Amino acid sequence: MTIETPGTGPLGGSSRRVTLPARPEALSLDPAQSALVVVDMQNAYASKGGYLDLAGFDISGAQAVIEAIVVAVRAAREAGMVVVWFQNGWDADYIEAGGPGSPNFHKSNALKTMRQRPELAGTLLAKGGWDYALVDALQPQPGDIVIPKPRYSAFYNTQLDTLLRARGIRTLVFTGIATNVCVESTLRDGFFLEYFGIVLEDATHQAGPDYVQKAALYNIETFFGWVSNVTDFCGAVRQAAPADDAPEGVP
Ligand SMILES: NC(=O)N/C=C\C(=O)O
Repeated sequence: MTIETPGTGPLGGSSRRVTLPARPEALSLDPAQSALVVVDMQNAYASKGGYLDLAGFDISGAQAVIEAIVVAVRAAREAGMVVVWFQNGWDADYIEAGGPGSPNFHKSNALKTMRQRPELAGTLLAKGGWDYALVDALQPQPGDIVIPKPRYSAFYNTQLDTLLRARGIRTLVFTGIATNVCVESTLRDGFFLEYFGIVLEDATHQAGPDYVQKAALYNIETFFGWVSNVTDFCGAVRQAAPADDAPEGVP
């Protein structure tokens, strides 16, 4: 069975639908009305000495995720898909993080780590700092969408929904860190807003023990969306990429 995601409507679809193998069902999608989403690939989440590492989370799988996302981004660009980058964090004075009246103040492990280790104050997830910056290997290009976000879900208090709707995009292919926090939060909010969400599992990594990756993927596959991988994604969008460029007679 293949599920058809929205596309090829009046908003500029390309009629180049491709089939993406996924669990629990394959999906037929139009790359021109789909986006590749790269969630929070900042030093905070993917580099030694970044927030997750300093807070005691195992980030040993992050390098493999960076390499997988490089491959997925290249394939998406070649297929004409929009690439959307999220960056999690707050202003340098942490006003956007919320004070003691915000649950974020009490639950953010970045804020907690800075309270426990005052020598780190002002360094974690602060706009303009190394921790907030995207890793060197993953940088936006002109035409990409970059969404700074102050909470785990990128649909909360950002322009994401507006920017996607203006482009007729209803299908979101997720990569990034962390599967069980910002990836899952955004995919869930997207589900409630009628977006089709797909996670490329080998281009994601959890914050926490291995079982939370499995749990997040189970939740997504069973209740909120679909799960695929980078090889299948690249194979699928490649079906779309050469169509416009190939000279006549070239298969
Ligand atoms: N990007 C994320 O999934 N973030 C997870 C935890 C945090 O930001 O504290």
